[in-house]
Amino acid sequence: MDEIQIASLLKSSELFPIPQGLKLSYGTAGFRGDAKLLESTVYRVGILSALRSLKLGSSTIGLMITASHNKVSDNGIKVSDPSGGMLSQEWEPFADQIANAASPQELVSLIRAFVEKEEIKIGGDKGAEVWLGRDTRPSGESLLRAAEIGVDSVLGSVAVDIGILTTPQLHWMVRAKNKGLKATEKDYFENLSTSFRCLVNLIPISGNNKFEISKLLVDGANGVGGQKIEELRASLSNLDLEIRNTGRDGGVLNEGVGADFVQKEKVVPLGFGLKDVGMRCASLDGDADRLVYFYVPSDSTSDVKVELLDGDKILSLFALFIKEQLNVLDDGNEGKQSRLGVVQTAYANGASTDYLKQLGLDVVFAKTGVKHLHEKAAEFDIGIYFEANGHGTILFSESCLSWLVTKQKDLTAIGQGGSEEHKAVSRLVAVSNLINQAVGDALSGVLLVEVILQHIGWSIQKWNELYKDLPSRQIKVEVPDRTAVVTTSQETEALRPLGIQDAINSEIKKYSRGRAFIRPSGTEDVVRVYAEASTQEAADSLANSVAQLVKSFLGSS
Ligand SMILES: CC(=O)N[C@H]1[C@@H](OP(=O)(O)O)O[C@H](CO)[C@@H](O)[C@@H]1O
Ligand SMILES: [Mg+2]
Repeated sequence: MDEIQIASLLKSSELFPIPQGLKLSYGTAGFRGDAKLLESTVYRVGILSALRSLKLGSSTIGLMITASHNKVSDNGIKVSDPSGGMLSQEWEPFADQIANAASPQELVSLIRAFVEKEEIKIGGDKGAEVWLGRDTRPSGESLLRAAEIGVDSVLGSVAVDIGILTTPQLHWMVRAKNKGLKATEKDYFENLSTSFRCLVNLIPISGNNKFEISKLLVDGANGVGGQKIEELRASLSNLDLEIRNTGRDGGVLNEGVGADFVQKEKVVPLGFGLKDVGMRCASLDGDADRLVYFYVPSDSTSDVKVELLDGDKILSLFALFIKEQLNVLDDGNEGKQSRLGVVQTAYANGASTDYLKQLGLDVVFAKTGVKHLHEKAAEFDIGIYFEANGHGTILFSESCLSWLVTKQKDLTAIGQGGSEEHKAVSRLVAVSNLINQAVGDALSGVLLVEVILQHIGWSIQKWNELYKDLPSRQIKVEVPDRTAVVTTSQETEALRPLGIQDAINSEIKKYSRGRAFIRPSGTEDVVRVYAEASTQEAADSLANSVAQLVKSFLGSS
């Protein structure tokens, strides 16, 4: 790094002193915290993203300013790699170091050492390019400026403000840009509506197609997703959407609304109630990378309780549909099946795992956080991953996609364009275009759920009957030091504190179909407890006893 570069970094970093006592970690999903404290962090991540771009031959890197489902006064920042996936985990320690550097001098010396170690060339022919997106949070604009200054302080770099977006839109655009494809927001919407229309046109005409398209009620979490789905609606036919909680009617982002709220509390979001009994409803989270469905049951005695169709149920519906198409292709194909696999986390409901195994699918488990699930799903020809909270997608490997596209062409060439095989292969190609290949995307998720339900002629109630969730309970426990909990790689057993797992096991044994585990959260300062059992009372009681164990082993704060 030359003197001019060092001077540029020192000068800009003086503008963003680190707040006293701030200690951040890149965590499960980037840096998050009170927006007022984050300018220095966001500025520093701007620098990191420019360096990442230079390291990868000036590929475009994405920065998303959002705190997803957290409260409106929070904000955060995460990095998209050129593939549209999450920042490589190898760079997370550097992200942590620079975010926490106490002074401009320390910051610059960390950057200098890293640039040398990684052999990053600053000031070459091509500079870095970073695309910046943000959600609707009021703090987004000034944080975006801080990120721009960070990017600009790496000489020769360009920061491009691509506006207010959902997180998955940003990831999609970055991926498309680096693949040399059309990459504007308009292209994103066109891609969704074209592939949706293609799947609609492939719905069988015979059989159970007396299905009437009923209205879908959408809870937009008062955030960016509600606004974007309104824009998308304009280009869609075959879908009747009523969008509530768009944020335009005075509601507050994520307050009593949104996918995280509905999934964790199992109650209706604001603006929904008994008037909606039996209606199909979907809820997005604050940055629209999560999606859950729900309905108010007809025997509801209170106006708040919902039947929840979470990420596991969405995953099961997708798996069923994809498997059905693959089975058509498999017939007469010497049994050669593309490897279809699903990835879940320890939070997946046990009943969903049983169901997926019964379907004959490969089910593997990953640590919490989509970066871990994505990695595992990419090992399959077609890999479907979902967290129970509704974040997930379907990945098609390059070789599988090219096999599908070739087959589609070959069938057309031999005059089999109208065959069942051709339809099945065309559906799979359309799904690969519709569903976001970079990250979980509530907008593409809604479209795929809706078209599958139309295809098989199911109501939301019928879909819910795929399997019955085992009752479960999640609790957060505040402790003095959550890092005292160390788990196995699958997160289902605690290795530390010593002895706690034996104590948890003795509790689990007391319950029929009991299962429970603890892990430190990567996004909040808590230890999470998850428990499941054959009745709700039993799940609650198991969760409470495990929470007590956590308190007695770690102390309460
Ligand atoms: C139990 C749970 O819902 N955990 C969430 C939560 O992570 P924690 O590390 O559990 O705080 O936030 C992550 C980011 O949104 C999400 O990927 C994950 O599933
Ligand atoms: Mg989110």
